Amino acid sequence: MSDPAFEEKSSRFLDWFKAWPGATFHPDIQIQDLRQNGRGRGIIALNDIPEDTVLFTIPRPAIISTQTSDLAKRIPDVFAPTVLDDTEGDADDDSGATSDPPDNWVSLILVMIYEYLQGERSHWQRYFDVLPAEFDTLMWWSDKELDWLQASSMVAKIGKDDADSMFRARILPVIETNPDVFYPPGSQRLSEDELILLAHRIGSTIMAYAFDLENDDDEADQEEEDEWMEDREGKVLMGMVPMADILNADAEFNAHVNHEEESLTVTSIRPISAGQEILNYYGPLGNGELLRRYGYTSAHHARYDVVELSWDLVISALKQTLPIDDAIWGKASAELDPEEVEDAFVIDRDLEEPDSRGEFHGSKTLKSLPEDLREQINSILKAVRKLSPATIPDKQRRDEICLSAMRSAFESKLAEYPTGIDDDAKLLSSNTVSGRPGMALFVRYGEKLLLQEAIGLATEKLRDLAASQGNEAQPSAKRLRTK
Ligand SMILES: C[S@@+](CC[C@H](N)C(=O)[O-])C[C@H]1O[C@@H](n2cnc3c(N)ncnc32)[C@H](O)[C@@H]1O
Repeated sequence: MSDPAFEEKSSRFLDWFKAWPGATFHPDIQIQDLRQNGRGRGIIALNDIPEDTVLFTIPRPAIISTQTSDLAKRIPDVFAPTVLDDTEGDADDDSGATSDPPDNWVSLILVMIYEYLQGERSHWQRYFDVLPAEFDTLMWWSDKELDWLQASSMVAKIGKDDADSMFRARILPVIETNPDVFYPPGSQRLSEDELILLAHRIGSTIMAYAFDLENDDDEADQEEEDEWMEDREGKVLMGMVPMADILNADAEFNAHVNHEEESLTVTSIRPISAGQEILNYYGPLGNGELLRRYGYTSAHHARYDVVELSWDLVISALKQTLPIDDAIWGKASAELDPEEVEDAFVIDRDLEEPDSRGEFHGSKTLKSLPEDLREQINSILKAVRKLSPATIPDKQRRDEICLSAMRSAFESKLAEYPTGIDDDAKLLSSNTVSGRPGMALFVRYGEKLLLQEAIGLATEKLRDLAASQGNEAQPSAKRLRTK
């Protein structure tokens, strides 16, 4: 059933979009209400569309960023790079209060709050009309809803308190010291609580909708600089890109956003049939991360699922596998370089990304155990061997302890989830759990499947190791011949 208010907003937004000089919107696509499928708005092909078709064009002035909003011009001091004298060199303190210019994230939150508060004075009012006011990202879940995630590491990654502190340190002071800039004449000023809530809403919108805006120079930079990502962290220009952010996304997709000098264009990367949704790509994210950042899950993303394993859990597993005096474990741990020791390890399938047509090929199963985990276990086992040589007589035994401990750590992690894989599979297929609990169930099930694969792989490797040991005990035919 169509919702006239929803349709009206979409249609006003489309008219507003097309009025930007240089904007295009292909006649064979349409913004549609996909809320019944839990997908909000999306863009659907009305007719068959060939590969390499420009679906729409977003002129750069239509993008909201520090470059297009008036805000940076109205309070230039806030956005200007600071020149620190020697005494100010370590200006940051624990409260997060700092005189540094805002990073890309804080800048875009300020710009979005400013444009939002301008109401009809903003060029982007029609765009704000179609942005969501409610979110399913983890930040907005109740404790009861989060319980559905069970032992998933996602629960610890939400960072609501950190976001609160950041808003209080970097966003509120700018608004409070420039009320005449942020609030148009005659408008109601917001209380601190209202501002924090607005900052959370805008922050969640940016997390799920904003784009990193590339320049033409970026490709060259990317080739020249090895540490490109690191160098640009917090610095790359972020922007809200109307229309490109109406596209939903999946791990298998059919459209690509190209960043050109004057505009961004969205093109089909393979033929799209009438009735199909135009889909963008958010990257090889597991469902936990997809839920945290974007508030949804997808069967295609399950292949990128991730489980985090703490080093403490691995140490407990090692102690069970090699029951020696605790003091030896303590001394061996102390031998490890604290700078090098990882507190947590990631299990993932390390798969190739989709091809240039947005399609995925190849196997989706776990092929190897985490190499960094193996190295750290081996480092501590080498330290144990120095202290107590008889416990680990040779490399074969060390490999065996390493694999057994890994397997036992995977089992312990699996046991941290209060329900088993079979229980979850049954619940999923019963289709009785929907909404946020349903998405959490899908995330935790995916994590358990990955752990089960990891346990299977460790078992297989232990079997291979035992077989190779057996072979060594009996000289092979080849060895006999060559003697
Ligand atoms: C960039 S917006 C896409 C437009 C959005 N559907 C809307 O109505 O505004 C990203 C948000 O769309 C939703 N979304 C994107 N892809 C989805 C998918 N494959 N399934 C369900 N929801 C999706 C999520 O809520 C996500 O946070």
